[in-house]
Amino acid sequence: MAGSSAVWAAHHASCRPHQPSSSSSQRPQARLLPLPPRRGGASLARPRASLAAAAATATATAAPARTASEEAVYEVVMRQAALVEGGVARKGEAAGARRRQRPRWAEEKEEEGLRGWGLLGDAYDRCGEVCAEYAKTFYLGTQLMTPERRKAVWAIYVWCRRTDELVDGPNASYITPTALDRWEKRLEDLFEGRPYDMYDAALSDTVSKFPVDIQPFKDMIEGMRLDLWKSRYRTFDELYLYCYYVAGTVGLMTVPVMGIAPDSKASAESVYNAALALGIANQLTNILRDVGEDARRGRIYLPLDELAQAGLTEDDIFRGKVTDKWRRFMKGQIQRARLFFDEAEKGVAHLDSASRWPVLASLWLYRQILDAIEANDYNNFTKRAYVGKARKLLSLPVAYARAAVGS
Ligand SMILES: CC(C)=CCC/C(C)=C/CC/C(C)=C/CC/C(C)=C/[C@@H]1[C@@H](COP(=O)(O)OP(=O)(O)O)[C@]1(C)CC/C=C(\C)CC/C=C(\C)CCC=C(C)C
Ligand SMILES: [Mn+2]
Repeated sequence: MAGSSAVWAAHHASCRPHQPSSSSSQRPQARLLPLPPRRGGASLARPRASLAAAAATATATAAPARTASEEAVYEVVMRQAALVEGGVARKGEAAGARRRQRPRWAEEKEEEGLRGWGLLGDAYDRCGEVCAEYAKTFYLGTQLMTPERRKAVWAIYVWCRRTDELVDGPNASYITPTALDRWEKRLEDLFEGRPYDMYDAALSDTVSKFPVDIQPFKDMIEGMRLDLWKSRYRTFDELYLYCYYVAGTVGLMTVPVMGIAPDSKASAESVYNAALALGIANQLTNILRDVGEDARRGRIYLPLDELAQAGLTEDDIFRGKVTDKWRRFMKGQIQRARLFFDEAEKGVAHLDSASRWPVLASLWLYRQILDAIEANDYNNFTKRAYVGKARKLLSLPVAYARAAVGS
């Protein structure tokens, strides 16, 4: 992916693996939180049936039980939803302060007046520049959000992009679990008001203003840890957890910033579930688009048990021949990704009105990649499925109109 390499130079220099290892390296296991105490409100109802299992058993009549990964991720969702209980994210208030002191440096900068604010303003502007360079359509989509929210989403975007670049970027081969531990320590520091650089300073300010929890951020780093050692997924349950780590987490990070519509009757939990579903849908789509590219790197992000059931082997993936077996297999995978998109779409109407349309536009754009895979006759080995520029640009006003009607 094209990008401003200067932007990342400092970043990569700061997380090269030359620091002493911390105890948390090499942790292939999920580090998910214990179940929060149930408080009996509507927003803390039991999880609905499993979407993942429903996709796998399309003919089943009874609602399938949640899988182990879904249960584990659900615990995080509940904790995030509990943070916004009491209508905090609905009002879009600066509620992070309730749980976390504003960082001292931000207070000091505030006292310094314009000059201080200029520094923080610069930090956010730089985040906006990175976002504009890496995700143009999405950047456009943020333009109608309130300035506070827009800047906060940029800051989150940049942190996610940098985290992803650690394992996907030009210095990926230097990245070790120790480097990721250092990145996590930096994350903890910025959440405690001790940012390391400008981009961190923007996020540090953001998490002091919105009810954003550190867990989804830590879990995204966990996903990057997985990428360092794991290149096969035995079941969809395993893949689901990976998708949560690297993309579902983004939904949980951004909902508190985008806000839930003040007039929405939906529970916070259901909105977070929809956000999680969008991340999962996006990542599944990414995986289906990139099968050939990943195989050339020795990676298969497809459930091996489902491949076997379809009569396919790892070798079939490496050979990359589009056969009827492959087409049938892909149809099932695409159907499942679409179920997650459908689940996500239901949640969009409950977001704050100004946040709805960029989400809807991005959902439509990503979902169209699935159509493009079909149009390529399921050749995702050598043909890259993409959505053309015209469609991308059109999606913004169309999503805007639709989001306005929805409200
Ligand atoms: C409004 C909006 C869409 C906000 C999201 C902004 C944001 C913080 C994005 C960060 C995305 C990012 C850089 C994630 C890092 C991990 C990663 C790369 C995941 C993959 C993204 C696509 O990246 P790309 O195609 O560039 O892939 P390569 O790295 O080049 O291979 C992902 C597939 C996942 C991104 C996940 C989301 C954008 C989740 C979106 C969910 C929400 C915004 C919640 C919406 C709320 C409801 C209620 C539906
Ligand atoms: Mn990536």
